[in-house]
Amino acid sequence: MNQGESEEISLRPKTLDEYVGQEKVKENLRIYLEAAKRRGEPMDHILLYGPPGLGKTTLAGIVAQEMGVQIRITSGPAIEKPGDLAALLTNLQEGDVLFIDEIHRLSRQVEEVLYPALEDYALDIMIGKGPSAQSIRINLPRFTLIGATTRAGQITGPLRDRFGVLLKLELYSPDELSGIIQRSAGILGQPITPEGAYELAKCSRGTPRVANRLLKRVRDFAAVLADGVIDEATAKLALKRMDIDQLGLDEMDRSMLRAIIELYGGGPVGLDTLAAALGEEAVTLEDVCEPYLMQMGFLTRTPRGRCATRQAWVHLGLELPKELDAPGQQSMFD
Ligand SMILES: Nc1ncnc2c1ncn2[C@@H]1O[C@H](COP(=O)(O)OP(=O)(O)OP(=O)(O)O)[C@@H](O)[C@H]1O
Ligand SMILES: [Mg+2]
Repeated sequence: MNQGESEEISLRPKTLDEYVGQEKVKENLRIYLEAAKRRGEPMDHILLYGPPGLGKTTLAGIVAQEMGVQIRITSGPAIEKPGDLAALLTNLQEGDVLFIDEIHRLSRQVEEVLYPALEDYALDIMIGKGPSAQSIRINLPRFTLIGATTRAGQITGPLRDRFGVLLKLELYSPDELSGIIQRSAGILGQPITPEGAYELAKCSRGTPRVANRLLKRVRDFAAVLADGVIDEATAKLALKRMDIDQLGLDEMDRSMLRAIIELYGGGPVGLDTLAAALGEEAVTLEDVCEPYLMQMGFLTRTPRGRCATRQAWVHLGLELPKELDAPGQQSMFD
């Protein structure tokens, strides 16, 4: 394990009380956990969905911790064959959590083995081939599956229906992110003022992973260019040096907006066309840039493609086309 990974783990909240924000998710989860514990049963299967870096893996760890059970971590693409899944499942202890990240990427074949495992805690295995083939059933310990995905829409209906609990994680507010940054700074032993934390929080795209990453980089600027404390001025200076603007947009966000505006007249333009023009992966634009650009009101999605809003022109300091120029008028695409 390298330094970065061990730091990431130490910054991870281990209990629901340490987990900042996502109040609705937390409140409900507390009740489900308490009820399962009272009944002496494993927690029902949980599907977590939302953009990357919002704390899905962290939350899965917390569920295991609160239930007092072990967690096994794997991911959709890592489970190649039904046999891989069978090996994972038969090695679980009663009550354990199996965490499958990127669960939308499970193969069809593996998914079908998962269904009876989720419903009846059983595996149906085919032995032999042709007319003499036999199906035998293996009983499994009762376990909790926690699936995580950035794209709930890509999960098949039958799989989704087998989760008892669906939890959607939302982007965090600057106040919540500021709390996360101050907590992380405390763990790292990094002095930070509330104003400094807020400055970073505003530029963290609603995402704790980004907030922690910014904190670590700004820590370097504070150590080398200032007196070691992250205050408002140091935070601003560091963000500027990293090309992150006052609304938290980085170079990639800005080039995406600029491409829509300058190459496609503001849109609509299809995601794949845009990705090709920028030399980026379509999924990166969709998962990383879009949630935040949409939340900030710079981008809209229409059935015909992506459109830049009037605010995008204004933010980039570009000259508005005539039809968008009337004061107070929204983009014609809004
Ligand atoms: N609610 C929270 N409170 C405090 N820190 C958090 C919270 N959520 C996430 N973090 C921090 O953000 C980092 C990223 O979280 P995590 O790895 O759980 O995200 P994820 O949703 O699983 O992302 P991905 O989809 O990319 O796997 C963690 O290191 C953790 O320290
Ligand atoms: Mg994760």
